[in-house]
Amino acid sequence: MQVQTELQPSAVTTSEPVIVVDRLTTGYHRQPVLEEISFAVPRGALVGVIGPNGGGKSTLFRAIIGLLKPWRGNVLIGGVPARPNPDMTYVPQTDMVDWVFPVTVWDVVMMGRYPRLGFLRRPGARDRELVEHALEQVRMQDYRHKPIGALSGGQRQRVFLARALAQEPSILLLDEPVSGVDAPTQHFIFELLEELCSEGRTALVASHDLSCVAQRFSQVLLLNRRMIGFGSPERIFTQELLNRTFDSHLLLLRYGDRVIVVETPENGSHAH
Ligand SMILES: Nc1ncnc2c1ncn2[C@@H]1O[C@H](COP(=O)(O)OP(=O)(O)OP(=O)(O)O)[C@@H](O)[C@H]1O
Repeated sequence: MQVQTELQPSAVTTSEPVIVVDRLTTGYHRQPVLEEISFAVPRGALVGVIGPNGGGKSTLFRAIIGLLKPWRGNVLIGGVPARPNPDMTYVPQTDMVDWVFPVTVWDVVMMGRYPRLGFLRRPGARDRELVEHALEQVRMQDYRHKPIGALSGGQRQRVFLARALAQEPSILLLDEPVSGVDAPTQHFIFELLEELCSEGRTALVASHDLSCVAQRFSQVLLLNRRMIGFGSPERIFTQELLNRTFDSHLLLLRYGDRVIVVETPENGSHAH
């Protein structure tokens, strides 16, 4: 069944879309992972990308950042085919990083400036200012001389966010930036993302926290190798679409503007 999405041009009324994914099919080693994905993201949107493990969220981010080419269809960033570009930053899941590497918090955040520096230029006063500002934005300035390996998981998340901010990107792609962090840090990171988007940056965030996405994000993309839905959380967080996304029986409870999702045993009355 084809799900109605907000891709139709009439739905993108606030501004020109900054990211257009149009009938994208791609994958690895001739095995497709994403098939026929289409959606368009307006500038300033905060988009939650929701789906099961292996559903293709990271693969979609790699296609948007230009690391994975479309087999069919297009990915357009600001109207041109996606390619690695300092105006976009991708923050992978932090548990994918080797923490034994002996670098300080400051060094990690300065790495965010390298795509802007080019080959030969050394960091200058403005780069140092931007690093300092990014550390302040994530409230990690007091940790600047600490080795990254000595930080907690939540502190590392903040540092990686600071590295992304130091790059001054207009598009941020974040892979589960709040996994394993405590509730105040989670709240803080989402607040910062809201602020960045209200300033005109665009963020796509893979998250397993449906309640938080429902409350704070402007759009949701439901992804399970195919696109199940794209639009505002109010329209997209329905029991039917969530069940199709996760191939399971989920009970969706709404409490004010909160969404609580509970897995229920199969009762036979609901077909997948
Ligand atoms: N480099 C790769 N080479 C081959 N297959 C890959 C590669 N990266 C991912 N895959 C496969 O692509 C599929 C989608 O993976 P992807 O990492 O995009 O999912 P995800 O939605 O981000 O999952 P998770 O929620 O677990 O992070 C999986 O079946 C995975 O095994």
